[in-house]
Amino acid sequence: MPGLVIGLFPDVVQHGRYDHHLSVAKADGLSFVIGPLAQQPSPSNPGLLSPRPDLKGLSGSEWSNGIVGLISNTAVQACCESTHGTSQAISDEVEWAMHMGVPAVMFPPVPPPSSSSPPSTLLENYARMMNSTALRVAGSQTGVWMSVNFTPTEGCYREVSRVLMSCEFPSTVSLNLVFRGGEEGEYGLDEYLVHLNRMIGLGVVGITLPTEGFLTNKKGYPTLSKKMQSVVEFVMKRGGEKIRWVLSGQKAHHPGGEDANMVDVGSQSSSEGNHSGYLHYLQYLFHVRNRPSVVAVLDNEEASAERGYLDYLQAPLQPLADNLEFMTYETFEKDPVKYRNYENAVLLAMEDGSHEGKWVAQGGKVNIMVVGAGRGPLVQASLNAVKRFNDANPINRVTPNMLAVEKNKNAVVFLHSRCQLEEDWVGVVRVITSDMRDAMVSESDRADIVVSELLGSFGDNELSPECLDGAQRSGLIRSNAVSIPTDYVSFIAPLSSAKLHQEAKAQAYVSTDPGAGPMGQPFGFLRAMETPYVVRTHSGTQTHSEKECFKFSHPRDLDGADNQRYARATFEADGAYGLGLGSGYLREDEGLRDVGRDVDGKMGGGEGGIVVHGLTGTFDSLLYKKRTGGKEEERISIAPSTFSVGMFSWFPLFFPLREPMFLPAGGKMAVSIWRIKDDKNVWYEWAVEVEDREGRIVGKSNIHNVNGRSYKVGL
Ligand SMILES: C[S@@+](CC[C@H](N)C(=O)[O-])C[C@H]1O[C@@H](n2cnc3c(N)ncnc32)[C@H](O)[C@@H]1O
Repeated sequence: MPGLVIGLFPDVVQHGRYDHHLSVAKADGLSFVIGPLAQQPSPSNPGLLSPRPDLKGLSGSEWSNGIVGLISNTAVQACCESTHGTSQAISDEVEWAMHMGVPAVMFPPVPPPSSSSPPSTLLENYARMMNSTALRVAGSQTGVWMSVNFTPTEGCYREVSRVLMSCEFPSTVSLNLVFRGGEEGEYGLDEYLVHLNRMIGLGVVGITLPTEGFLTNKKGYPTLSKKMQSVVEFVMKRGGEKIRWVLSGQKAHHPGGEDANMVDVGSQSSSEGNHSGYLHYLQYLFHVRNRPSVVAVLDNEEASAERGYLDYLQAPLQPLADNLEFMTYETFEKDPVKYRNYENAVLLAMEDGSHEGKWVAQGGKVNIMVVGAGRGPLVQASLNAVKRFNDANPINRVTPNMLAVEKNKNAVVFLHSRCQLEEDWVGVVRVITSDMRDAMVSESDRADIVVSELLGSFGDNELSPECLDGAQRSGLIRSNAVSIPTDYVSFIAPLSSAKLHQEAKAQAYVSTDPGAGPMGQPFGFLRAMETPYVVRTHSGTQTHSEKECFKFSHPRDLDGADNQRYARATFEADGAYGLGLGSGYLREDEGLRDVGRDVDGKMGGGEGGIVVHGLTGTFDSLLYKKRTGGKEEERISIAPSTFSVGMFSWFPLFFPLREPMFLPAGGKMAVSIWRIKDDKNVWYEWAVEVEDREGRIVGKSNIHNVNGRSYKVGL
């Protein structure tokens, strides 16, 4: 069924056969089955796993799509309690799982301490075992699910982050949070939400709900407590289709009587439509998924447009150095918000000019210049604004003198075509094929209103400041001209995202030359971890509200103007760990922020903390603010706190940290970021410093990308 992937982890795999379980589960709409990999070692040949009765019942594709193999508890326990932290039994199980091509092996949680094994030994051996398995499965199609007995407590996060830190957050390992039924009364909803939100940054792929945690409604059907319903809703909204749900344990609910849920695995006959006996639990999860509050977040145009891009790293565009392609422009132009806001901004600027008497003084002529016009959507937006102005001012109508400046000669072909074919362009729009920094126009053509969209995910990273300063220097605009955008500000915030860190590391093995093939020169680890990436961050948690970095305004006094910058942003202790800041599919939510703040108070500054894997960069731009007759303004923003809802032209920028940093509870993180340039390039350098609650420096990164050695933007 679309929208939710649910698997079954039955308490016993009947007769040791996955094949029956998978077929009944699939018949009910479940997607996979979890069951033990190991059979006892063959009595006749102790070096081998036992023969399996289900081996011939499942095809290779059923193994590789429908089965998650459980590593045995006893093997893990023995490994963790051993003196050397290794286990032949686990190696055999993992190897067999890889041989069968199963998509994942699931490890049980860290075993409970015993008299012979103190917690630290168990944890270190568990981490070693996990690390060794992560490496073993790398390159195969089998991943590792690390189960966590989830409790919304500091200890739980600490344990998991310690294991993953020891393994360097391997891309092959993700978390399966097991909710133990029954104990939820001990914790408040606020604690669940804060801790889950934080845990998601460590890479959660699965949530296991035991059937014993379900209550029974009046008709005997399974239901969840109000609190757990809210928890499940939150995870669904935050994680969408990326989360695998697992129903575990016995069939504990029998609406209509015990017989109605009997499953005869031998004949596969069962009560109508409930082949597995777990159908009612599955239906309940779908019922929550279909609630309007969840549907509103997951089933909208923006979410479906973004689906293929979640956590997918892309190289930032360089529209100045490179010529964009037709399709790239076409994608921009689909944005329903950006061009509308630009059109409104041009209209506001025209109204100001009219109030100030500019257009009358110029005989009704308005010079509008779109610099970096691409295929012309901002020209069209400006023409629309002129039409709206004229419709509203029949007595003071204006005549537009529209210039479109574009350096991409391929896009210019399109602009020229529009000048010939589109009625409102013919005789009104002229095209100048030039870099705006070198273009020349006659005095009478200089712009009253200069319109541009040269913004990157981090505002100035596509070199809007250099281009617009250049246009001003080369005399394209009048001394009293206004610029749309008027200003743009970049923002930065720490990000906890094991997933993005893994994706950045994976770039190390990608060839630097797209045409080079498998033997090409690899990108290398240093470059991979010192490059900012454009990415629709999803499996990550922004830990603090974003803070301002660099601001650029246009037009401006160019005497001694310098576009190099340094910003230091300090992120104070925030025990809400980013709850309500809008990660995943969610938008910033003040209500959730308040929930998180309360938890901070409750935790009383315990031993919490959060792992930071990098920084997320965004921008907010004031397109235009009215100077006369009101305070209206138009903005575009991808900063979470001011996000322009519905706009999907930009995804944030991810600045990785070479090594993830642990930010302890009550501690601060200071981010330093530089914007540096030379004759040919502009680049960013970044570093972080961590202080504990007493103000001691307890962590410091190197300065990333010194002298632009790994990444720069061509001027
Ligand atoms: C981000 S695209 C925006 C295109 C279009 N305005 C839109 O909104 O779809 C930036 C455009 O500016 C052009 N551009 C960038 N730097 C330029 C420069 N220095 N002079 C002229 N055009 C430039 C690029 O070729 C590209 O077409």
